[in-house]
Amino acid sequence: MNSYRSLRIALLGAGSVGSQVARLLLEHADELAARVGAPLELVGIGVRDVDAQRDVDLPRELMTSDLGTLVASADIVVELLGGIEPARTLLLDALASGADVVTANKALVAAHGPELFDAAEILGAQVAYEAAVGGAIPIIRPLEQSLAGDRVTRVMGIVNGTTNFILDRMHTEGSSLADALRVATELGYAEADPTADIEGFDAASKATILASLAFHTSVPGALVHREGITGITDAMVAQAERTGRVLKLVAICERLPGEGGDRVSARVHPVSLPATHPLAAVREAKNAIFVTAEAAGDLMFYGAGAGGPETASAVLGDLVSIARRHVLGGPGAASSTHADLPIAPFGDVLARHELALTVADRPGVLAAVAGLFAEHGVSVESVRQDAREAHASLVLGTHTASEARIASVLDALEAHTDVERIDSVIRLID
Ligand SMILES: NC(=O)C1=CN([C@@H]2O[C@H](COP(=O)(O)OP(=O)(O)OC[C@H]3O[C@@H](n4cnc5c(N)ncnc54)[C@H](O)[C@@H]3O)[C@@H](O)[C@H]2O)C=CC1
Ligand SMILES: N[C@@H](CC=O)C(=O)O
Ligand code: NA
Repeated sequence: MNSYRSLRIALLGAGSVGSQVARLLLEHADELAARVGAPLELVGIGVRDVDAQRDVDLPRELMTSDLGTLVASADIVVELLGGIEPARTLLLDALASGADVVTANKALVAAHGPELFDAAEILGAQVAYEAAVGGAIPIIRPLEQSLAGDRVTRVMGIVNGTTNFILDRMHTEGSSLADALRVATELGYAEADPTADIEGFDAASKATILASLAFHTSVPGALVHREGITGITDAMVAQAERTGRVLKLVAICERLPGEGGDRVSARVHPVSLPATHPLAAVREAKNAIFVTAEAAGDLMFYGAGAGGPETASAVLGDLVSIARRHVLGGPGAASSTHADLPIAPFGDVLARHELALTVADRPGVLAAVAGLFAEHGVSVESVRQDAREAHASLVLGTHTASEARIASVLDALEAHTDVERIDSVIRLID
């Protein structure tokens, strides 16, 4: 090994991921030093309460609640606090002092990535965030580096482990959303506020990051269409199963070609897909991301999307890579937004939908409902009918139509006197 001085690592946060990063840094110190060419010295762990009980036994003398002073003393700051503040300010301070930064904080990168990347570029520092999307799965580096010479057209997949775990348990064990969420939280998959998971905010942050990287365009989080899983009922799960399908929460980032040039769309919503679809086999808290690029064709990335040790693996990968740059020198890889493509409104996105309706059970209702679809330019592919007392249940599958047309059909159905209820609306993937 050469005689490069120790690199001073400040770790912020000792929760599910932070405690595992600390454990691995301490347990594998010799091996990591050999890989980097210099010892990685964990100089402190920033926590709220130095005496708090933790899953992992960590040296008390490393704990500090003075995160600002800890950051000022480091070569590399690893941020595993979550949330926007104080993480954002601490990382900007770290970059300003010349330190490099590793973070797993997708909410922060999605909302303030450009600010952090600009601060890093001015100072020749690096911001690495492999753990922010797909947990342990390498996906940031492939998009940022391995595919840098190709033209990515689509990134699609399951990017939130907690909601995948919940939907999986709803399908396989008939669990309620609340019960499955409790287990996912115990297993360290959920965000500190799990609303971020179940309402799709976490997946939307990841879609923002993936779309920005894939299309070299700064995609603002506010323009990412977001729907979570709280509207998914037992009846929808049963309905999907009756037709050999599975419900999943997916993120879809696409380059949409058009006469005026390419536009970009990023969205997160539940879909119903055939049980034979590769994404249907993604169980528990696993993630899977498909990337399509013009020259490379279709690529699939699969693995643990959440969990303390799994995510710590990605954090340590970033840490080793940044630390080697300290030792060997040279510029780091940087994200680029040179393409600056416009973002397509969600209404322009095309999808197939399945709608379940409760309607009055009288002659002519089916024709009236079908007429509404035709009026709004949506073509119906399939209809199933099931009569119950004075009501009838209709399940209609559409051909591909724009989200704007579907939204106007839904408005018209809601206003129609024969439609008692729209029971569910789900997008279909083949
Ligand atoms: N848990 C997982 O599977 C994954 C988590 N992430 C991300 O990693 C980061 C950490 O996640 P977890 O470890 O799961 O969260 P966690 O909630 O288990 O840990 C965060 C820790 O930071 C501490 N903390 C928060 N604000 C603080 C402050 N101002 N001062 C001192 N301590 C503070 C909390 O007390 C807690 O112990 C988040 O950004 C999360 O989104 C990313 C991928 C997977
Ligand atoms: N809460 C997140 C953690 C990883 O990013 C998830 O469930 O995917
Ligand atoms: Na990752």
